[in-house]
Amino acid sequence: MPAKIYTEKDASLAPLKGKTCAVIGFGSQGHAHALNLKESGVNVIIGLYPGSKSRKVAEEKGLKVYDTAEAVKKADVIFVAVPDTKIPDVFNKDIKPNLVKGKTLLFSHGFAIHFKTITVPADVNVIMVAPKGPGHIVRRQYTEGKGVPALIAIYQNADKQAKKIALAWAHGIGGTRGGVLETTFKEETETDLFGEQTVLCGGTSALVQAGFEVLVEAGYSPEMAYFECLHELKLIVDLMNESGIAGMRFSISETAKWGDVKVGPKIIDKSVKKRMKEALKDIQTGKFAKEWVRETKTGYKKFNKLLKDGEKHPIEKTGARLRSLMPWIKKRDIKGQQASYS
Ligand SMILES: NC(=O)C1=CN([C@@H]2O[C@H](COP(=O)(O)OP(=O)(O)OC[C@H]3O[C@@H](n4cnc5c(N)ncnc54)[C@H](OP(=O)(O)O)[C@@H]3O)[C@@H](O)[C@H]2O)C=CC1
Ligand SMILES: CC[C@](O)(C(C)=O)C(=O)O
Repeated sequence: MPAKIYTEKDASLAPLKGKTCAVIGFGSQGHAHALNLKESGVNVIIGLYPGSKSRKVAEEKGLKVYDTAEAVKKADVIFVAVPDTKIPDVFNKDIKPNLVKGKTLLFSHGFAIHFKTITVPADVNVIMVAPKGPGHIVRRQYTEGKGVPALIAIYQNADKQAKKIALAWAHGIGGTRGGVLETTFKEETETDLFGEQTVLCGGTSALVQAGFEVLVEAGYSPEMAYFECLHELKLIVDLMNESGIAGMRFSISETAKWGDVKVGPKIIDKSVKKRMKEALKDIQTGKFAKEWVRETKTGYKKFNKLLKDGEKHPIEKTGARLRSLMPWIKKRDIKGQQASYS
């Protein structure tokens, strides 16, 4: 039986009518949810800590910003849009003391709830609305009249309105335009971590860097290697996104199709699947989460070093030069976000 997909006709903003929605944090997901909801007609306020870099940005977008505790007091629905490993501190200090019966706590990833880094009182709703895409794209697609698909999940349904509120929120951020699927906090957390580690971010970044290195080490120019292994990847993935892998193969040459089906499975072979299964096990047993929390508590040393190494990879310099020749590629201001973590 195929899963039910909620679309525009299944949702309305009525469950959020007359409610104040606080978005705590104004980063990738926070800014996208806040601005999309505001433009959909929802009453949105922002909660941030004093001195937050995001405060000015949110105010410039016309949003009213309060200190986190104040925003929680004022709100009926509270979206916790801060980094997963910072959630316990923010939650225990500013959110939990101001949670009263009837409020709804909303997440866009299940890490804190599933791995029990926080404990929520039983008399509030705990729900999830998780767009299946980066926040900046959730925002961009909404402004273009499109929508990134989203997941909803209910962990606590204290007032029996939790699902209606989740669907309304998903509708307000544009999720029902792309389709909304109901899941559990456990399933979302485990599959999301698996996807970002093995395919979407980790696997793809490593594959692209390896392909680039192999070509450059064989004497081909870095520009050639960049076009082949990174630039064209988007064009091929766009075709997959539009019409599946089979649809992509419709557009590539017969020779490319043969190389795809004959050589591809030798590169991504059974040993890769075996390691993917190991990564999944580490997620399911909580080993990955435990190590990640430890890394954040011991000063992000390994994390910062690995990110810095990535920024120094020669593909970045080559790419920056080539992208500057293509004005239609959106220029993003990512300087602030590349600062080290603390
Ligand atoms: N990035 C994404 O696209 C996705 C993220 N998610 C989930 O969304 C949630 C938010 O992640 P993401 O959007 O990446 O986060 P970001 O790192 O992009 O943004 C974090 C925001 O939280 C603010 N912040 C940090 N500490 C506090 C605090 N103590 N009180 C109030 N605000 C604080 C930051 O302020 P400052 O500017 O001062 O640092 C910043 O505005 C996480 O649960 C994540 O797993 C889910 C799906 C995709
Ligand atoms: C793929 C990374 C992601 O899971 C996402 C954008 O959905 C994240 O947590 O940022």
